[in-house]
Amino acid sequence: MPEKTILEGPKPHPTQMSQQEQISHVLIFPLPVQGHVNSMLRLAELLCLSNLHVTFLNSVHNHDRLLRFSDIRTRFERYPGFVFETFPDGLPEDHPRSGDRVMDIFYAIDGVAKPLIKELFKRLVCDTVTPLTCVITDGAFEFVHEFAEELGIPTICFRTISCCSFWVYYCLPKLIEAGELPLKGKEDLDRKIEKVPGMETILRGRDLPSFFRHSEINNRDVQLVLRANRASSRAHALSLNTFEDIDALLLSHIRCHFPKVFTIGPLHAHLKSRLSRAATTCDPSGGNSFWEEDKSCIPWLNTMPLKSVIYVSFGSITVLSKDQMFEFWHGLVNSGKPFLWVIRPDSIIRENGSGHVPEELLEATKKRGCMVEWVPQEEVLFHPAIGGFLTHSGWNSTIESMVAGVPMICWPYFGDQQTNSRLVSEVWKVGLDMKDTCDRLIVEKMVRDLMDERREDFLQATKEISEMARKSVNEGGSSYLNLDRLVEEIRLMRVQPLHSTGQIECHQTENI
Ligand SMILES: O=c1ccn([C@@H]2O[C@H](COP(=O)(O)OP(=O)(O)O[C@H]3O[C@H](CO)[C@@H](O)[C@H](O)[C@H]3O)[C@@H](O)[C@H]2O)c(=O)[nH]1
Ligand SMILES: C[C@H]1CC[C@@H]2C(C(=O)O)=CO[C@@H](O)[C@@H]21
Repeated sequence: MPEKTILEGPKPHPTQMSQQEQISHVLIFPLPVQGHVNSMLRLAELLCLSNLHVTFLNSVHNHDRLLRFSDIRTRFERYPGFVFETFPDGLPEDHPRSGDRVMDIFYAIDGVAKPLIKELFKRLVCDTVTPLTCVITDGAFEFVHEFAEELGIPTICFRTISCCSFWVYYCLPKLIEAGELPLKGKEDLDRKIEKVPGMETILRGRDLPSFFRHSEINNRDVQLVLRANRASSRAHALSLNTFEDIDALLLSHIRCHFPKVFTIGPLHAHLKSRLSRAATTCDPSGGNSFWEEDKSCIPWLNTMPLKSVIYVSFGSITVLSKDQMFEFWHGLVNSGKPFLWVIRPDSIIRENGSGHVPEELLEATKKRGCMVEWVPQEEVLFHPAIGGFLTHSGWNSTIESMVAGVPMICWPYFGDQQTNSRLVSEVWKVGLDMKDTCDRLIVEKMVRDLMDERREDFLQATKEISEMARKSVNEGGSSYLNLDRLVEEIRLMRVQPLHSTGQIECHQTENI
């Protein structure tokens, strides 16, 4: 399966198709971070299964990591119309691309990659075999819509964040207008936020996306996120990684502003469902990991009693201070529950001072803890020994936990996670919100509550949501039908390439 870097210059699309048969060719361009790439690779494979041609655009840095730590090459070489394209993200190789420096990705791409990406769009729209007919963006970059509009290419906005956080973002200008934003310091964190339709009695200041805790609306990151979310409205259609049952009320409000909304999630479960129907030999849950998966956790889990283990993972961007790590570590050990804890190599902030670990922690962890750098999370969540998930409330982790029927303790780090954790505890009632605290006594109590004292409180809701999720992606389910509708929508899309009207010249560029 060919991979091309934009710097290599043009090559005809790999498949020789007859001129008469116009195959729909989609470019998928996620923000190059694990959580977005994860979802969009699942979407890409779903579209390939529907016989669309797909070009997947990723950063060189992330593509190299996927090649090292996942089986994307073998998984996607089965689709003749699939191609990877890559671009330099403009950051040094050793840039962490996580924590509070994750936003550098936006500004670096804005500086370096934009002209290369525009040239790629032009090259693909001029492709004589399968010209580009649609761009799927994840709402991160306003310039994608600008380029597509200039070239006459319709866009679809597929948001990898949750429906609830997307809707809050969309309503933010209204909150600013109504004076509910900006938040003016800590006292505002518990102020009720009443102007988000469908969430009038749910949200407090602290449950808004964390960018809006800045008292300055003109903050660079706040303005970037506002612009990116506003750009979603320029798309021909909106698609979300959710399913109708859990977001019906908010979707009814969203559909008053977006005429075409396709809910096709949970994507990971949807892909598994379609692959099993396609009777492929490929592992449906093939990971899309940027880190090496340590599968030693599975035999460890196999030795654990049913639903006895608390799984702990804070996703691919969260970072912890040493103090925070020790608060969680003491709380987990003092809960008395076995724990499987993912600690990415880049997730603990390096600080001066001793790296001394108290003996009692080491002893207890030897007895009932398993600490690894990265796991096959979908497989872990479905393991019978897992009884709860201490998560940062990233949307992929949240929906994966819902599908697996695992209740959550939510410790949101940034962005949409603050809103997700509120919905988990107050609306879907499948977990506890530990937002804005990091204290060993609270960790210990919440773990005991989730795993024992209040287990019954979550059992019914987690079971029902898991069942609804499974039904939505099986044949005849809402997400299954919506994906078929989305594919038909894409097939109907036709670019009136500006080159056919003489507005852009299609010529074979040597090097861009
Ligand atoms: O050891 C691990 C830990 C995580 N994962 C996977 O990595 C993904 C992580 O995604 P997510 O839970 O959404 O967290 P982030 O990586 O933090 O995702 C970013 O992107 C998401 C989607 O836009 C946002 O909701 C988050 O806030 C944002 O931080 C999930 O699919 C997990 O299954 C693994 O496979 N192994
Ligand atoms: C890398 C993150 C920057 C903004 C996005 C986000 C959001 O709330 O908009 C949350 O996490 C990631 O999806 C993105």
